[in-house]
Amino acid sequence: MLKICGLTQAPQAIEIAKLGVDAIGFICVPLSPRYIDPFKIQEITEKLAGFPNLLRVGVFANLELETIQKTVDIGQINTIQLHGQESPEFVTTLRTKFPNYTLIKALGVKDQASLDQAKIYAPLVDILLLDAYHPEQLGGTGRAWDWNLLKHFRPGCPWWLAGGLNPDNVVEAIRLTNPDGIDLSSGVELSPGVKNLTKVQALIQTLQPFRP
Ligand SMILES: O=C(O)c1ccccc1N[C@@H]1O[C@H](COP(=O)(O)O)[C@@H](O)[C@H]1O
Repeated sequence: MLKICGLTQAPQAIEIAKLGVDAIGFICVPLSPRYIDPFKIQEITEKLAGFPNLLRVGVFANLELETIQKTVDIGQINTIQLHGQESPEFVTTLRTKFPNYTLIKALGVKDQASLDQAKIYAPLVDILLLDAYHPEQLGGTGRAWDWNLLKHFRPGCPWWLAGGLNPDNVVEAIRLTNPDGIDLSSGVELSPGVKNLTKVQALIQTLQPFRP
């Protein structure tokens, strides 16, 4: 699975969907330079009707249930990614509220203890997303991290790799960790929220041997 995250422009979203990605992500975190409001998301998702299998991911961090509900409804999102310090209890509540949505829990990995914590979420979600840990930033750091930590990571549910991936290091990352999916944002970007379509194309070319 390939997800390109941090989109803010409809023409780019259409081009990226045409290139055959599995998921596109919208950052619904107000402090992010990639923030996009629910009505702008709607403007984009309504142009993506020709891609019924595309995961349209809303990325949230430490937001209230009501905000998530509103954004999902207005933005016509079909996948919820929780990228903050959401508790297992909150994730369970969300699962109950959104039984037919794909649910992703992201965690910043610092050490083995982070991975042990990630495993607690495995039975509660559809996908775990393992990202770089940063003391001040929640995500979109562009920082690669010590993927060796993941060599034997088998959480019991599908998991995706994120954090500082780009067309030049993605093959090494996949060979080392063997994830079920990968998620890129700043590694294929011109500026926050504006993707570099040449880099997305290069990425897809590079990933050809690894994709169905
Ligand atoms: O991209 C952001 O600004 C962001 C803000 C808050 C939470 C998550 C965010 N992005 C997520 O970060 C990873 C990958 O980032 P990168 O490739 O290292 O730039 C991805 O999962 C995004 O969804």
